[in-house]
Amino acid sequence: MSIEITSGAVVYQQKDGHPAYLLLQSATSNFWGFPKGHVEGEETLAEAALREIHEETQLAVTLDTKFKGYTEYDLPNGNRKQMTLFVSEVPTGVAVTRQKVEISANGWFDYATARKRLTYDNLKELLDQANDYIEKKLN
Ligand SMILES: Nc1ncnc2c1ncn2[C@@H]1O[C@H](COP(=O)(O)OP(=O)(O)OP(=O)(O)OP(=O)(O)OC[C@H]2O[C@@H](n3cnc4c(N)ncnc43)[C@H](O)[C@@H]2O)[C@@H](O)[C@H]1O
Repeated sequence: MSIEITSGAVVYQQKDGHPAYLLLQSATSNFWGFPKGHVEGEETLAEAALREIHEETQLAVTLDTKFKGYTEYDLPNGNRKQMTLFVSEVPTGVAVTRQKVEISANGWFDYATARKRLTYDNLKELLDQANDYIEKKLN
């Protein structure tokens, strides 16, 4: 079994004083999740998150690395994936241009809708943690 390391962010914009979250739908597995991808070479987790978010959405974001959510899951190929998610606020109304080969859809969703839309329970838990953190930051 090998370990795969992936990094990304819970990206949000403000809508009526609350966060609206950016979710992406995988074109290969159809699941809804956050922008993220494999760490390459000597990259730090933050560097990989910035690169992957840009590759997947064309967004040039900054990360709040004080929030660092973490989860692990088993892959169909037998590997174990370790995922770290930072948070990132982007300006309201910013354009997202998704990478269309790997991502079939994208959208901004309020917390309750995002929670329902996320396919995996581990991501719902990370959203809960991020939402608590972000709501405290905004209010
Ligand atoms: N070690 C390595 N280093 C660099 N590149 C590598 C690599 N291994 C493979 N690659 C290549 O990198 C490409 C993808 O690169 P990236 O785009 O960089 O990788 P990723 O988002 O982390 O992963 P990926 O899309 O492969 O899988 P995910 O975990 O989301 O989804 C995979 C499966 O897990 C399931 N899944 C996804 N999220 C889950 C979750 N939160 N909980 C449980 N299962 C989940 C999905 O349904 C799906 O079945 C692939 O084309 C691959 O060839």
